Amino acid sequence: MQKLPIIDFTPFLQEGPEGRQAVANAIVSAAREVGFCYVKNFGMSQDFMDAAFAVSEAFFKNPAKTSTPFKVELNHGYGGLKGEALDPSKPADLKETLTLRDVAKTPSGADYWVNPEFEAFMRCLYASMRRSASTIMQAFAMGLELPVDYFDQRHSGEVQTLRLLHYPPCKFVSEGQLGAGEHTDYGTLTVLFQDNKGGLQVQGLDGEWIDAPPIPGTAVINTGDLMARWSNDTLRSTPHRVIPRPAAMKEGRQSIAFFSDPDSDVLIEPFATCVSEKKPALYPPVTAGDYIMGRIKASQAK
Ligand SMILES: O=C(O)CCC(=O)C(=O)O
Ligand SMILES: [Fe+2]
Repeated sequence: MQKLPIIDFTPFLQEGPEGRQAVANAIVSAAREVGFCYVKNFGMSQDFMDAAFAVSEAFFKNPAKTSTPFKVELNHGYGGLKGEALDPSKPADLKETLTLRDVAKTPSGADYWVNPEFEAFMRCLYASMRRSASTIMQAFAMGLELPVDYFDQRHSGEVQTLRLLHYPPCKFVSEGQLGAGEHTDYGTLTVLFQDNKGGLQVQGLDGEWIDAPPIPGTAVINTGDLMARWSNDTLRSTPHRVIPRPAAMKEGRQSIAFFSDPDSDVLIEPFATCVSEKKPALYPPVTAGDYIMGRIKASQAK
């Protein structure tokens, strides 16, 4: 079975131009070939993420979690079990979520936060995730021969979203029931941390499902639909899903995702370097906001 590459960011953060370019090329190759890889040493420690998982676990145990219900227009709030169907042809997802968009600009107070301690931790986690996503997007920019801050200029935080996910324990699952149905992500880049239970799978080019097991000290990253459109399908937006593994069914599973998506008014049309006479533009231009809101609305369970 195919394995996903692991890319070490140490040379990108600590070395000169050659080391930076080598990491940039590796990250773009992985996105071209599979659309998914692991990254390590990119600025988030395992200790910090262990603390984040503990905070997330406490949140999902807190009955007050439902006091900030998910609002589609804001892409913000708590979504209960089976509230989302990432694959609308299958039973709705066996997961609950807390979605936090544009945290830096989200006001304090009970409409948005279950308590001030939780708010303080999430603001810190959001800032770290955003910084890490920026580092990784800078590598993408270099690998795609764009100005190094190309993505930073278009990701102010407005549509960058932190999401806590909890797949609760379950005794059995019915036919076709998944934790998260098969889907592609919507935007530029997703950075995903998972606990030790496993279950994430990524579809290879031959249609076979490749396991993406947890590896301590790493995050899984993938490129989403808008990155595929921007790059005229040079980079992939690869289908993935979460299947219920025995350990997760027994004890539950947690993951924490950061969706680094472009500001609403950014027009996504292919990079000049990715179109040619032989390969004309595959998609009409679309604004990031219209595309992402369309996908969010389509994923709500009916
Ligand atoms: O929980 C996971 O490991 C993956 C979740 C996911 O793919 C998503 O929320 O887009
Ligand atoms: Fe996903």
